[in-house]
Amino acid sequence: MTTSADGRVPVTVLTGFLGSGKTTLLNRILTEQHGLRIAVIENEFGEVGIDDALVLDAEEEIFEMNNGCICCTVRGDLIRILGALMRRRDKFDHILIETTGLADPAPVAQTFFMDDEIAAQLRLDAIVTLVDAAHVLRHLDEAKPEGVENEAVEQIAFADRVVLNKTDLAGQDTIDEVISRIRAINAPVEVIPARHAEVDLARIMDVGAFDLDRVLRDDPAFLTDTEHQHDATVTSVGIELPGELDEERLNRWLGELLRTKGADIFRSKGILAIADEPRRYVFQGVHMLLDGEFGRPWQEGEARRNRLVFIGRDLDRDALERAFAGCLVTAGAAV
Ligand SMILES: Nc1nc2c(ncn2[C@@H]2O[C@H](COP(=O)(O)OP(=O)(O)OP(=O)(O)O)[C@@H](O)[C@H]2O)c(=O)[nH]1
Repeated sequence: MTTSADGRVPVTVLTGFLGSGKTTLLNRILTEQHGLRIAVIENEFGEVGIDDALVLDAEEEIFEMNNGCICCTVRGDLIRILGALMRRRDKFDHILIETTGLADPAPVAQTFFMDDEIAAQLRLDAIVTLVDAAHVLRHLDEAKPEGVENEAVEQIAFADRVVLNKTDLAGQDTIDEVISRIRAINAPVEVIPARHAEVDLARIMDVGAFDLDRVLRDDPAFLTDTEHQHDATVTSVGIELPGELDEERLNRWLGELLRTKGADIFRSKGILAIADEPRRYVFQGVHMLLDGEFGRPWQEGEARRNRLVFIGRDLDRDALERAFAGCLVTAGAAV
């Protein structure tokens, strides 16, 4: 059923583990010529917001939800933003919600059935789960404390479409193993292999794929069970510092850090000011893989502040802060 058929606005929930490619897909959707006006709601895990700066400039309206996970503490915010959007529903055709990489999509999905006003105007079209072909197995296999759910499993279990991303980083054997693990969790789900989240949008948007009956068959408590527990051992360390960085020292430190601690550092990202460089340096890490490139120039009057965030297990905040400050040309110098 499409928007025109029942008059409700379709909502796509984009989920997937940390670093699986959600923002990459979001940018693709926002830049592709599809004629849809899309409102985006973004939720980010981490003490320092970075994602807003990684989403390409687009005409779409972007609402950010920080300071908590969409599936728990900020669910009230989600309802409030959706309420505000509904009052201006002539302004857009589709709503896209990007959850944090540690979100359980179930409570987000529940929102569209438990609130009458929302249910009358919005239609949950599909939960689209990005899966990182190169890293997902380690997260599926992670042992969790009693009562704590495995987010990577939940995200696949609730998926109406799986985008099996980063197939360029995994061999065929691994890809086959990942597909069979996905099937074991969610047998009927359509799996779409991709590189850099390059997918035919017609396969993931306005597909009418979310099926409440199927969900209730698999999870009869879906609409009533609102309790869930996060894995509290996964935390984030955000660092914000003014000053200019020595590029070589920075690269050496980040390379060494991820090589030695990359098993526990699930995700890292930052926007940094390199000495004598007019452009912002954007780095992205997923476990041991590190990618960095110069982005747009710092704007006139914009403070050259370094912002970076690490998300993972057993993070040593003091050591990270100290080592990062050690990469500044003049440690902590104000601009
Ligand atoms: N090699 C490779 N890299 C990819 C692919 N897709 C995304 N990436 C890179 O993986 C990193 C993480 O991608 P994002 O799109 O930011 O992932 P995310 O799921 O939004 O990350 P969080 O929101 O932090 O959980 C970035 O450096 C991307 O450029 C892919 O198919 N292949």
